[in-house]
Amino acid sequence: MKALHFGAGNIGRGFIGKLLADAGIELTFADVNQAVLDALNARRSYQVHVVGEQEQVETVSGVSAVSSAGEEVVDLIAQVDLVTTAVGPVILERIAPTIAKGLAKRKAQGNNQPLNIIACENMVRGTSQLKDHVLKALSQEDIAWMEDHVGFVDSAVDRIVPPAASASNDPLEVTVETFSEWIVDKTQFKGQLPAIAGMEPTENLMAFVERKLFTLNTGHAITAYLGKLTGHQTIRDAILDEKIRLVVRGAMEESGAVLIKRYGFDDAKHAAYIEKILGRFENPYLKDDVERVGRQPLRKLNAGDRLIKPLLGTLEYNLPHHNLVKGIAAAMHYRSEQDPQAQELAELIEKQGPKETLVQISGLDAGSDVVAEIIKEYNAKA
Ligand SMILES: NC(=O)c1ccc[n+]([C@@H]2O[C@H](COP(=O)([O-])OP(=O)(O)OC[C@H]3O[C@@H](n4cnc5c(N)ncnc54)[C@H](O)[C@@H]3O)[C@@H](O)[C@H]2O)c1
Ligand SMILES: O=P(O)(O)OC[C@@H](O)[C@@H](O)[C@H](O)[C@H](O)CO
Repeated sequence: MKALHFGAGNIGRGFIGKLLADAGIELTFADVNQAVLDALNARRSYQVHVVGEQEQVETVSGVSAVSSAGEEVVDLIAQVDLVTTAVGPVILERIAPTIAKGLAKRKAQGNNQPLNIIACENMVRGTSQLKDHVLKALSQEDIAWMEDHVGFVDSAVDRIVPPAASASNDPLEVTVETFSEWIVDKTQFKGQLPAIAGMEPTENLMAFVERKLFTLNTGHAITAYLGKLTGHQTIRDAILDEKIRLVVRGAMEESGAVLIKRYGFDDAKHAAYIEKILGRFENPYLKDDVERVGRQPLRKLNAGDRLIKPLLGTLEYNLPHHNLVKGIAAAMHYRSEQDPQAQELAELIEKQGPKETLVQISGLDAGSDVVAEIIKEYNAKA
């Protein structure tokens, strides 16, 4: 079996690419980072440091790489059995035309073997969003063929992978936590489900996607934003700050109350899920910067993402949301010189004030009580 993975970054090398290669799949990475491409092609292998109480160094081998911009990647899409991505939500639209070209070539070559495409991004149904972008670049005839032969499979992906902290300067080295979870929607596959250890098929993907994004990522983002505001550099330092921990746990519980109503999760099991996540944030073996976790605040303040979507759920079910409000206000205070979205956020607030900015980014109703609550909290932190 052959696979092409877009994005040889932290999750690409440290999680999805590793599972594919470990499963004996012939794996090619596609990326835009020339140093990473050159290193992968020169060495054909790299090391993954799995850190927990005992550190394990695992070698991933037999991999290669191509530029995601050239013809080689189009040829690969025409040939492989599986395409995965971990490039970041905003990049999906950019790689879609290449995928469309590859699919058109696959059809033209008469390759009717099933192909499955799985986006492994922190998004609700990210692969379906990728499919929408791909459709825009295909002819009607190619679309009809694609619907018969290509599965667009949504997934939920969970493993904390910060940039490697090692002093080795090796562009391929990656450090990961021991925990990992990759859940895929088994109803969307074409052909036989591939047997990949660590990839778990489910018929109930939405529950898993929302459970992960609106618990772990909700708590993670709030830890980052409150941490940054308080002057902490890492997620561990921030979550060990009792005041921050209280708000983070509270926000995960508020979001959890929505998930329990919506999906019927067991209360005690969900409480244990939250405790386990708090422990993962505290991991002493990972150095995870608040700036990595807080990155792209405009994306994170979007209506469908980890802060506003749980808040909307609390309004739907008339549930408490005090801690989510604190987290959203902290997100609006997020400033980072290396993050264009943080700069755009600051400029918007400077130009039109916090209320207008919040309404514009989140889609919340300008006249609503909840907007007034967030702005009150925002002003109290100013
Ligand atoms: N790091 C984590 O802890 C983690 C965990 C779960 C999910 N995720 C999700 O995985 C995705 C990737 O995150 P990451 O932390 O690995 O980011 P990253 O920045 O480490 O990796 C992204 C990679 O994509 C590459 N890339 C950018 N544009 C490209 C293009 N046009 N074609 C091909 N490659 C391109 C970059 O060069 C980089 O190597 C995101 O959606 C993120 O939310 C991350
Ligand atoms: O990747 P983002 O920017 O959507 O979110 C930052 C982190 O919360 C995220 O990467 C987590 O580390 C990951 O989702 C853990 O599974």
